[in-house]
Amino acid sequence: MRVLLTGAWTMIATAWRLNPRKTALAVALMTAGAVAAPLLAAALGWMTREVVAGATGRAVLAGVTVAVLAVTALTLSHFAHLAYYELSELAELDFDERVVEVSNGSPGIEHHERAEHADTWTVLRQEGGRFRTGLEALLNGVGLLLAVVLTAVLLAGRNPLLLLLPVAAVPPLLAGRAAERVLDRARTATAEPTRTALNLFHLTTSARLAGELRVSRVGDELRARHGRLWARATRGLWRAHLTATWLRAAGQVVFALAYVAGVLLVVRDAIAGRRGVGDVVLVVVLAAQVNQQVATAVTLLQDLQRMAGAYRRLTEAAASVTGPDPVAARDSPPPRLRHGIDFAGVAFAYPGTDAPVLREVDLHLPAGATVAVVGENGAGKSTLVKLLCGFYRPSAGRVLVDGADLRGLALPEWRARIAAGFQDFVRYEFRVGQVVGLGDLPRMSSEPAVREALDRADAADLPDRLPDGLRTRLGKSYADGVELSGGQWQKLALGRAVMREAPLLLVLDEPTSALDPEAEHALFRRYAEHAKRVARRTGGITVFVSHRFSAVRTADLIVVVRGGRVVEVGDHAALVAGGGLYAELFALQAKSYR
Ligand SMILES: Nc1ncnc2c1ncn2[C@@H]1O[C@H](COP(=O)(O)OP(=O)(O)OP(=O)(O)O)[C@@H](O)[C@H]1O
Repeated sequence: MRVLLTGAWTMIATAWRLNPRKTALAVALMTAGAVAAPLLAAALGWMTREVVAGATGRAVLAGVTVAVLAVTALTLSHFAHLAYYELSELAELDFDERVVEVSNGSPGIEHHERAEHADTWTVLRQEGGRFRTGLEALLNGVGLLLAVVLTAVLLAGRNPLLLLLPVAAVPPLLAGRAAERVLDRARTATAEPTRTALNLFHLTTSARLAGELRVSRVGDELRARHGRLWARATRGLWRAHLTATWLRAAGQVVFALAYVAGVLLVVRDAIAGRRGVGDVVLVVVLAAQVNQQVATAVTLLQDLQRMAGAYRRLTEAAASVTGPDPVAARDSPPPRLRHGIDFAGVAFAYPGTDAPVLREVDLHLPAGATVAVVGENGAGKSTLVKLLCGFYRPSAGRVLVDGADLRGLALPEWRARIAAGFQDFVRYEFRVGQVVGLGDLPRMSSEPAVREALDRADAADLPDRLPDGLRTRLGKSYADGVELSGGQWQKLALGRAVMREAPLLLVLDEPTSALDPEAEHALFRRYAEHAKRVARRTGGITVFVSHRFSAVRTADLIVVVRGGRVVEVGDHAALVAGGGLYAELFALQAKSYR
């Protein structure tokens, strides 16, 4: 009940916040429309009485009243719809924005790793679309409440026993709640196959992956898997719907029996001469409305319960999305690095797993240095970078920025001092200038800043080769959108990464994987100049992960990672002379190039 009231209150508060005038208008129109129905029953009873009594004048007056009330009952809800239509749209948008905010607004990304969180998200995405039904139910509910009170008063006036009719509405209500619980459990249980099936659907319909799917000929296999998963989810939901239907039907039968008994009660009074024929008409019409009111109330309550459930899930998700220690983290990062960044006894396992991905990492990254991180696939290089960005906290040990624990730094401030380009970069389907400018929001619209960043990413001429220069719209979602090659997208992502002029940490995780060797070489030359400028200005450290040793060898410091441990640290010459893993990997790559 508390969940329901909280959900209802949140919804009405949201509607009021979004548009108080339209909320008030919708409630007024809905209320007038709802109250007109029981009044119509009373007017019909009155008209019947006058007709039977042969009072023509009063019968005509009653008839006109009946007509006015009938028109009101039938039409006002349509006008109310006009008022709440826009509100529902806005409220749905508001709900979606909250979902995005909870999913994406936290400093850490640990919640994305938890399976139960993913299930909540699957359900929330499905339920968000039902928001309009919930709001409509709530607005209808206000009018319905008044109509129920009016009906109760009118029925009690005929026979107090008729007041038991609304009591008979309790079983359908309880049955409806039980049915909703059964469905909710089934939705949670089937969230995983549904999510996986949706992933497969996106995979098999993605334009980006169409080529690979055709070459590897896995289309049929993926389609079959999608079909099996979808069928599994549907079977689970169907069984729940069957149980829910039986529960609801059982509840309704209880009310139907009470309704018939109520009507028979007044018919008996009329036969005994205690009530007139007008009363019988009133009760027959009104009792039918009680049936309608209860059915509507049950549906409205189900909608409200559903929405309240969605709110509960959202609130719980928001509470579980804590991110790394937001309360403790208050300090600001230093304006410039003097000592550097240290890993002190760092170990790390991803949330929800026990397997350590990093172990006993002790590492000093000197201020102003360019650091290359190398190692085999899965060694832990990207994880190291993610800890530096504060996406996760170490399971043991500390990351220190000029001696201060990263845990104590306010993450938004630390992020503001990081410039980063990731392996999985985003392909924003915006205009070219914006795609790059996003890297430094305050200077996003500055054309010189964007051009400078493109120059650093060795992509100064890229806009000139596009139809509308920096204003060219990118992506296939638009009719006039231009699609870029993988390397061009990567260069724009790199440009975005170097938009910030004075970062303390510049992170590039495999920044050149899609570039040809010539482009890669040119880019690293330019990039090194930028890194040196940043180092002079802020003592900033550049950390890049790369499998290309031609780029790695130029770094001031090379960190070799194997099985989650840092096994070698030094510059190119020292590591080659050391004859360890680095020397081995370097020799292997040099040989394959020869
Ligand atoms: N989100 C995650 N949840 C659980 N385990 C993960 C996650 N991301 C990575 N891992 C695991 O952590 C280990 C290290 O991964 P990481 O991405 O850091 O390797 P890497 O050295 O960057 O590899 P690559 O060169 O292939 O990019 C791998 O065994 C991987 O399976």
